[in-house]
Amino acid sequence: MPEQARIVIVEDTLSLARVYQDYLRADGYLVDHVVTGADAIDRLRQNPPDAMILDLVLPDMDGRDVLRRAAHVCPDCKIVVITAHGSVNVAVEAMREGAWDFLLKPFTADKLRETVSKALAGAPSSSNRAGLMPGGADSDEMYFDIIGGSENMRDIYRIIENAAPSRATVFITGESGTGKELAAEAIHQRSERAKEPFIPLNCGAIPKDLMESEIFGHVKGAFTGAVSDREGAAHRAEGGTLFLDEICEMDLDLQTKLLRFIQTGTFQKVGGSSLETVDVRFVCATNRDPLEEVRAGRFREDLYYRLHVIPLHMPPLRERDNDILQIANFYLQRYNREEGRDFERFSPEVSALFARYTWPGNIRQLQNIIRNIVVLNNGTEVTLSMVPRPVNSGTEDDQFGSATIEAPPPHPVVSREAGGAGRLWEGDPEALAFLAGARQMRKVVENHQTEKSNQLVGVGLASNDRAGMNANGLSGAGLSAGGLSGGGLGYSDIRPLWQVEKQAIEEAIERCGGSIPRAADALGVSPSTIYRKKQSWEDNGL
Ligand SMILES: Nc1ncnc2c1ncn2[C@@H]1O[C@H](COP(=O)(O)OP(=O)(O)OP(=O)(O)O)[C@@H](O)[C@H]1O
Repeated sequence: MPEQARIVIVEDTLSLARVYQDYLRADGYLVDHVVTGADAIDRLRQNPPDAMILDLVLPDMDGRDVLRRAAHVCPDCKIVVITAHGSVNVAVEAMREGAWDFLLKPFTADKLRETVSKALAGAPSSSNRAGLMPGGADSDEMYFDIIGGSENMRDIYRIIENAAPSRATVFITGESGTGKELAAEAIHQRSERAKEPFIPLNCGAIPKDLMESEIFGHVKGAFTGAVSDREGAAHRAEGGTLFLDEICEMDLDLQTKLLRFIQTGTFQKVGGSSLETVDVRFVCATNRDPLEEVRAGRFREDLYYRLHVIPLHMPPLRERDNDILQIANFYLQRYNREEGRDFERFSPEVSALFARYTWPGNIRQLQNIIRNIVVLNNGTEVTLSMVPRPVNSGTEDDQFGSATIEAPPPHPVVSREAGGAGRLWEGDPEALAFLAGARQMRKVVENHQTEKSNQLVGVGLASNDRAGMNANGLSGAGLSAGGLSGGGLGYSDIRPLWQVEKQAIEEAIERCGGSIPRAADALGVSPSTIYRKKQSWEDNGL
């Protein structure tokens, strides 16, 4: 720690600032206080402190603007952000943008002292990428938000470094959960377009009929429900990057329109008559084999060659040597903080298991496993007994070893229109409502627990003797969706769709011996859909 380290507190509540100041002065630091973001930036520019305690809610700007400026004007200053209790996501975002650590209000004097002292010592913090430099290919541990310094990943960073400044389209392939979206973001961040928007669009998660409007927007009255004009992703990405994820899921008709858009830079809104022109850079991704899709007639060959200018193949996690443990540690610390746990390390046996496991769901699966461990256990060391299935069985057998590029069926098995427990579109109002209101909803759901027990839906609960319908197409997995229609049962029997879906997914995984790829196959969705959903349930405490 530097002698008489200098700390600036950025806090507009004077009483709080005074308390923090007193605590830290008592530890021998030189402590200053400013009230606004503008003052904070001035301080960083003119007389950079060793550390800054930054409240993210400031009278004149978002505290994250200060963070972004700090990254340029004094990258050595350790910034600890303060956020309100419950805004862990905001804190995590701030970490991504360069904060060293965060404090969730209310915190104790000891917590403040400990955090500041660790930051000044450069010690790894909760979610810290100790010694990892964001945004530079010269970092051997991390590149933007991508953790890992394995040879395979260094190759990736080199390609991104060379490709980013150009306008050429990058076509990213790789198994589900290998970080294709992170790579796309890094390309954007490294390009001259970094200050303009990065707009991701998941072509596999949006219903076919809405996809065109999602990309190009629509005019009022273009279709039922189009109550006003709406800009699409193409428009919002003006000057920046449009990331088309799961591009191979795009409908053939729409592929034709996309090709025209890429060739001319112009498009028409759905129902519109005028041509709009935008300047966007395209990055796309798929976890399928795109050439196989071309051969099968599901992906236009001309579009493929138009997009496939710079290929970037993300290696699976099992081919990244030591990165596995580095990434595992990163998420252990992050989830520790979020869940209020004290895990410090993995036991040597767990590290060895992680290193030899095949990780068919890649980093997303690793995240899920670590979250599971942190939520369900306590202690300082993660031991073998805490590791859940299927990782704990140590299986490198065919069950997972053969998971390469996934090929989910071309059509959703159950349509939303049919009212079945089909795919939930993550962008639809229903899904968003459930994510936003999940916690409140849990209470309501609990109240219904006793009533609903007979109308449960899912694998193994054959219940089509009720008024409900069969979830057509899911029957291959033994699923039936009794009680869903609510016919004659009254509204209190209707379960929220998310809950039906969650149970169906969990039971399918259980019946497939813990194999997410197999469960996904049986459910007719891609494994990445399941990993994403698991993540969102966890993020929302469901
Ligand atoms: N190298 C990495 N270091 C840290 N986190 C990572 C890394 N790669 C991926 N992640 C995290 O893993 C999750 C999955 O990554 P991402 O969504 O980019 O994968 P993907 O390949 O696009 O997945 P999908 O094919 O399912 O869309 C994200 O939460 C991401 O932040």
